[in-house]
Amino acid sequence: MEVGSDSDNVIVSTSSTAPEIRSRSRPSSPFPHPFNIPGQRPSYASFSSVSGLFPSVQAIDERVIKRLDLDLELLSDTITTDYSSGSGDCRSHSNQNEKLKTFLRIRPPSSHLNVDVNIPVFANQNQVLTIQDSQTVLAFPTTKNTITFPKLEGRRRKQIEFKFSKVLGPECGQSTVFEECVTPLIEKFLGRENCLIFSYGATNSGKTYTMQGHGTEYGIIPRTLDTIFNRINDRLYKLGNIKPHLYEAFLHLNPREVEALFEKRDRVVIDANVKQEFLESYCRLSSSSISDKSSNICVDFVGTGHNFEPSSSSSTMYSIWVSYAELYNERVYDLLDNSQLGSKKRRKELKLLQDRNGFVYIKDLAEFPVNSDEEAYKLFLAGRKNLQFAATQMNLHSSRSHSFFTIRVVSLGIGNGMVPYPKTVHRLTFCDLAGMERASQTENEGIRLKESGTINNSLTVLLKVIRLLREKQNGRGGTGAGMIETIPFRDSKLTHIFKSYLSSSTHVCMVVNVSPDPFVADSTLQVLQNSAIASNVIVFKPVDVNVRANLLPKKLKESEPEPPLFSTFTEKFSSSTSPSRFSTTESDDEYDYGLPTVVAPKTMAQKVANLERQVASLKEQLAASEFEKQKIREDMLKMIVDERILWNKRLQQRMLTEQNLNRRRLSLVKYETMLSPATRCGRCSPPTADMEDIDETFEGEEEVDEETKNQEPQDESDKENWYK
Ligand SMILES: Nc1ncnc2c1ncn2[C@@H]1O[C@H](COP(=O)(O)OP(=O)(O)OP(=O)(O)O)[C@@H](O)[C@H]1O
Repeated sequence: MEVGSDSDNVIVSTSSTAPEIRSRSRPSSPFPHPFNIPGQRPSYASFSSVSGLFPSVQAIDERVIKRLDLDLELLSDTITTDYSSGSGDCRSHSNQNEKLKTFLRIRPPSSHLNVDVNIPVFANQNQVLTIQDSQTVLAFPTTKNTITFPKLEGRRRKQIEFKFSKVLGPECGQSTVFEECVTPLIEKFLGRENCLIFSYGATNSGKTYTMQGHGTEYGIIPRTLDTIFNRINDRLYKLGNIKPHLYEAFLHLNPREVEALFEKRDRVVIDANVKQEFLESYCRLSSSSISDKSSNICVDFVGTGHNFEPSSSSSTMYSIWVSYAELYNERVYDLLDNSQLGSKKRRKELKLLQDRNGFVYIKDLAEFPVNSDEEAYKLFLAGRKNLQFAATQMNLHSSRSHSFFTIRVVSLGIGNGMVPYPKTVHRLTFCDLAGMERASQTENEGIRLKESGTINNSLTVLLKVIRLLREKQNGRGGTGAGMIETIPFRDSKLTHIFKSYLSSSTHVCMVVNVSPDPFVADSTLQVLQNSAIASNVIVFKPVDVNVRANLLPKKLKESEPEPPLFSTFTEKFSSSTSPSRFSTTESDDEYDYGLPTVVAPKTMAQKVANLERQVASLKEQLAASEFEKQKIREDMLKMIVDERILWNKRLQQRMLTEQNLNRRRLSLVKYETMLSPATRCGRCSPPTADMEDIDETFEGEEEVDEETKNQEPQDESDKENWYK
């Protein structure tokens, strides 16, 4: 197969042998070479402006050839390595984990497209890419003048082989790309696994075209929406009151909150003023099912053996939510937030936070429930209107930001009482990366140049992360969590967002977009080289959904709505103005969310078990302390009774002593009277007998004491009665 209309301009061919090198004359340019700036890596193919606007071909200089040598050396191991996904040297990890899937999409050459920017057709172009088979592409650097640089002649024959999960040539339309790259992933997503699809490539290579589409050439996002709603069909849960929260937790909204959310959603669409014809054409197409044309799996859940539940089961329903964010100049913005529309205020920048499980999420990102693919598509178009695009020399509609369109599905169990309860939440994220840019090609200045800088920077960090992941996985690092900690995900916001996907149980698919145009040959080679490295990166194998289900609390697994936890929190928060939390636990160590942390479903079982253990131990402590308390009370009572008896005894003794004293006083008085001179006469003798009486009386004190003693209570009950 050959692609290209001009006989001279054969760009892509499926022939297995290298095409002959055609000699050509170098087009002379009246302009100086403006792009080979000293100190910068020169482009293989350089440009100047023919008309002051469009690039044209110039000769390759020696520095380019040196750089080429270096690239070829770097690629030497790539040439012999099988990078196709699912085969090759996945080493010991292949059983447990899977490689990142890489699809190569080669767009038609610019000269054959009715593209926005009028890139000139070159009279003498060499072939850049050759599709060898469905997984292999052969690449070699473009030479514009092999006569001038005969050193390249030999190298031309040494083609560089790259393997991908699938190579999609320029003849592949949007539906084929969707079917090949996305359909298997949708199955996994509906089988309750997290998925990420991202497009990677140089500017103008067709990333946005692949992801979003152009006009009625719908890209993979609209097609996915259509497919998902077709598949879920009558199992859609439309109330929108169970909202995904943080990375994989839930919120339960009260009716007032749900109403406000739907109102806000409709306002976003109205404010965006999306052209009606876009919607109508999508509706027309989706009613005849755009994805049906490309895939024959668009029926209600059929048991494909991949964790799908049998279609007869009605115990699970699905609530679908979408969000749309962009990363522009290292700042995260909500594309579905129109609150600053019309005002001169800056868009609100959003923060990236991390939950207790290390999952990164965008705080305060608006997320809306959608009940049809049209509703979802409207939101997608509304968000797209807020995306940052600008014209560059390479692309009149060039993305200036990385965008993230996320579809989340909350699986809900429906109990006999028809009360839904959330089981799991999963996400499918489409990331349309901005293109790698060379200032020499885009001719950007000022703000555009700054954007290029941040785009290239974040892409470089992404590649660094991917390289490191590969190195560590292939080397001593292993695939454990410890290894993940050493990867510099935080070096850019892009990689920080990607951390959750690359380091956890997520299916990752990379669509590599390249252009066969010779004037971007060096960018193409670089993109291929980077993606070859990426394709050998292992992402953690998704946790089997059954294992995940086993992690849920026992009650949640049953078809009956769970209960205490859910209803308690519903009751507790439903009347409050803030959204109710499904479950709360201690707050995160690292970040302050300002909210009670919500337990991820997979850790909920452990949390419940922990709480139950705590409750049991507290009950034991309580019983022990009750016993202690009773004992102390008895001791105290005994002490009080003893004390009172003693006190009473002393009181009685005192009374008796006083009595005795009185008696003694009386006796003394009596004795004195007898001794007084008035009463004494010679006939009288001293009253001795009375004196003895007095002594006896003193001895009598003891007798009284004995009596008192005999009156004291002998046992405890007597004591109390006695005291009373
Ligand atoms: N496979 C294709 N078939 C037809 N047209 C295509 C294809 N790929 C890209 N195009 C066209 O090429 C132009 C550039 O594509 P696109 O904007 O998708 O590039 P990009 O890689 O997203 O660029 P940037 O990184 O600058 O945003 C668009 O006009 C698009 O319609």
